[in-house]
Amino acid sequence: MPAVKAENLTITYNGKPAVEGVTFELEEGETLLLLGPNGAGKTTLLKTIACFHREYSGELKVFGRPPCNARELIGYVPQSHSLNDRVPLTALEVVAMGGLYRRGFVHFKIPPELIEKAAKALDFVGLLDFGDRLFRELSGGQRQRVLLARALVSNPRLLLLDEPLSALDPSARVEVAGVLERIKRRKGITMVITTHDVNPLLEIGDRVMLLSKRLIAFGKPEEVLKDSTIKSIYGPLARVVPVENKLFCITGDAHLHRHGGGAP
Ligand SMILES: Nc1ncnc2c1ncn2[C@@H]1O[C@H](COP(=O)(O)OP(=O)(O)OP(=O)(O)O)[C@@H](O)[C@H]1O
Repeated sequence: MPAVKAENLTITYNGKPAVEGVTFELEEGETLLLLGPNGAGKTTLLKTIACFHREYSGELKVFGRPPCNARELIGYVPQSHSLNDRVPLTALEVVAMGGLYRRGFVHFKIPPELIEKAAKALDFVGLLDFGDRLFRELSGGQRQRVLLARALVSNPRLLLLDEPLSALDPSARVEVAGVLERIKRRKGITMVITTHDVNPLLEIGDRVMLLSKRLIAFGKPEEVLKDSTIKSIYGPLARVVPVENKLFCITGDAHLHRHGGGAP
């Protein structure tokens, strides 16, 4: 059974399509890199798979179920700058919140078994010693790793990540990409990752989707990342450069922040 299956999926906001007629299947354990220009519908597709947005037609299944019946199998990692960092939570508390939400309500006192799980998840992302530090005082890369730990605490089978590398400097990108690789190799979790920069993630991408409201291409990276396909949505200056058996995708695309803020 595929981890995610979409058939002729059209997603709308007040009747206006943001994603149109998309069909694809992602097998369990695979990582999908979701690529496309600003406004292409990447976040919309991710939120619909997560059951945060429900206005769609066509078929969408997560492990054979409608997304809203599969919520306990799904972990969602939002864009890190969408978190309200005025709240003075420690890294450990932010991670533990992943387990509290899963129970359907928020306690003020975190149960000891959840603290233990949260500490394990922090250890997995290499931040065990940072549990007592305030989330808002961490670097961008450390915050992103805390958010990954928060999603891991509830043992998801499918992890949806919205721009996990955006707004990070190059060394933090490598750091976060390394944690994503560890999640894939050690935990075998299926992942869908939206990104404007596919290059640091190509090592873990089993499938690439190019979205520009409609599905432009879906397949193995070497099948999808071709000059002609990239140029068709990013313009004539975009290109794919092979370097030592690796592909580098030059799109000239910069992420323009358009999403509103919100509470953690
Ligand atoms: N809450 C909303 N209400 C109405 N329209 C929306 C809403 N959210 C997104 N849209 C529209 O849906 C389309 C797709 O937006 P979406 O945020 O999914 O694109 P994206 O590919 O994630 O873009 P970016 O790379 O800039 O984050 C856009 O035209 C956007 O204006």
